[in-house]
Amino acid sequence: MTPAARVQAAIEILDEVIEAAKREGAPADRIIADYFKQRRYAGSKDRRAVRELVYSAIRICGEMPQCGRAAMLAFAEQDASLPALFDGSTHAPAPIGKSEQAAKPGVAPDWLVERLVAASIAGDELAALMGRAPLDVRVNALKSDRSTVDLPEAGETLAAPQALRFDGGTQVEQWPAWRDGLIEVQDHGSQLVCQALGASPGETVIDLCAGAGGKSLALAAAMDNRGRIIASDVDKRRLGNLPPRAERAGAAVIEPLLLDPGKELEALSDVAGAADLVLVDAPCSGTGTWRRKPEAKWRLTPERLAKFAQTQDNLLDIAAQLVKPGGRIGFVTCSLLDEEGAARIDAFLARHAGWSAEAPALPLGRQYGKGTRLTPFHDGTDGFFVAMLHSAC
Ligand SMILES: C[S@@+](CC[C@H](N)C(=O)[O-])C[C@H]1O[C@@H](n2cnc3c(N)ncnc32)[C@H](O)[C@@H]1O
Repeated sequence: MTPAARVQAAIEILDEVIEAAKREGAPADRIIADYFKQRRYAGSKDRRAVRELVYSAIRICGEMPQCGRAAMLAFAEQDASLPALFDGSTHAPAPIGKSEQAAKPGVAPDWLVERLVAASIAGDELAALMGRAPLDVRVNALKSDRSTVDLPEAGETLAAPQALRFDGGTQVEQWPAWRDGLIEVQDHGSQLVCQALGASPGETVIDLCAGAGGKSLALAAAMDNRGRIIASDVDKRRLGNLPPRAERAGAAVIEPLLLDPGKELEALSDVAGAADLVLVDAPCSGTGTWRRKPEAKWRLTPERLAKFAQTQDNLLDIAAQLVKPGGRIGFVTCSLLDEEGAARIDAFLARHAGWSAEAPALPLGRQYGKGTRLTPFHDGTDGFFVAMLHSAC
């Protein structure tokens, strides 16, 4: 593909990304993969270059642009090599019209920027949400150790006990150590959050929103494969990814459990009032993960945000019924909005007498409200809010 054809391809992909954002369709990653599945002539260099153009344009536009071309024109205003490629030749974008409008640059839609600023995410903190994420792995302590694991690259040693950092895009899934379950891909912030939960061998733990089990696997390692981890979720597809991952990791204490939405407590009745720890890694807007999915900023609406908060309250109320007297709930979101962090803890404490909240002390992060917050700018991690809720004995 010529450089100009790559720009045109990126414009076409951006059109699809914008449409998908409007109707909660596929994420940008999948759209790019599907685009190239139908264009086998594109080589790996073309794919990389187009992908880079697409993500750069998404990062530069605050509000959702009218169309892919407007987004690419916004990027062209910042990258001097691009305008000349709009030359109208075969497969190239049409020349830039004199009165043609580029999309407005910014970090996120205005209403979201307002909410983030209200949550003390402004200036460099705000800009860092549109940065690029590195690739972090957790060395699986059930099978290996950070000091001895044999990897093709050394990696940077991070604060979490088994964390190593590599350049974004490092293909660790092709390494024998990944295939053998010696390492797992897990953001450093997510590893620190798991550390905050203080899970210890022999405990009964419920990972209520386990998804594909990223945190369950870290908990199994922290518990040295002793005790019980019930990994539940309402999403069959996501939960279906957990058994092969657990097998690869040698995590024998994880019990996947599919839940019926609205009937969560029925499926968990045998452990109701018996868990030492319930992890509520709740569904959220994902504002803390925009470095990986920048287009998520266009998908969120005030109504969707309110719905997330409602779901989070509901899941916390379920968790309160699962914890034994003296037990604890770990509330986690990968969001930096107050509505999905500090405010949820305040609301929980107002609904549940006899509970107390604690901001976990971590090697990184800062106290925020009654919890601890990790941010891309301050901590170099995805953005997270984590708080521990303790029930009375
Ligand atoms: C942030 S993700 C969890 C990520 C996962 N813990 C990890 O570390 O990879 C939130 C999960 O909550 C699940 N979920 C949504 N509603 C739920 C409910 N009522 N009960 C349990 N899980 C639910 C979603 O299907 C999603 O997998």
